[in-house]
Amino acid sequence: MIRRPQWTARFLRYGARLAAANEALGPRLKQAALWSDMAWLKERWGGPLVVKGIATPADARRAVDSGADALVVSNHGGLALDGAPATLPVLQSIVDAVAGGIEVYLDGGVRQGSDVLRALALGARAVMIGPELLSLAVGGVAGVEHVLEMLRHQVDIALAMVGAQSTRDLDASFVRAPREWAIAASGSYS
Ligand SMILES: Cc1cc2nc3c(=O)[nH]c(=O)nc-3n(C[C@H](O)[C@H](O)[C@H](O)COP(=O)(O)O)c2cc1C
Repeated sequence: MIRRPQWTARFLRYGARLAAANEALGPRLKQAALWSDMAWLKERWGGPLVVKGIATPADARRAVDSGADALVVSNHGGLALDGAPATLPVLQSIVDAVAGGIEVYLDGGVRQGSDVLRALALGARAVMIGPELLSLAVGGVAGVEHVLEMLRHQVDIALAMVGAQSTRDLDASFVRAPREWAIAASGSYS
């Protein structure tokens, strides 16, 4: 086999980066919260506890059983684990799993008004947005207000386009779900 020096150098650099990431993340992951920490958290916090990062119906039920007051269907913007499912396809199965017991919010991939409507139609009580609010760094409070106003305007337009007067008129029949969504919701993604 011919060893290519530039590849070897690249692997070594990659290996060094991986080791650095392990060193930085390792201790934090060891201290990561467990389901069994929920009671401890609830007692000390005293306020409503919202659990973020739910991606399966089983974990949604676990969150309810552990005393969550609401949950956020989220893959943390794909920043934590590649291969985590997109959030919209798994939303409805999670809403069904908690059966109205607690509120469900959707996070991830919300970029425009129609994304907000899709999430609400599939049972989310609200959505969360991340990168859009980086406009805070660019335009300060006015930048954030501008982004929120833009989203609100897009929501109004999308509502008119689907012939609904209010988000309360929406249900799952407003969303055309590709077949892949059923696969994602069944948890058989990898
Ligand atoms: C700059 C930045 C920092 C973030 N930091 C955190 C964090 O500390 N904890 C966390 O749970 N999620 C964090 N997130 C993820 C967001 O809270 C949110 O889950 C994600 O941006 C939503 O996905 P999207 O990027 O597709 O909208 C961060 C996102 C961004 C863009």
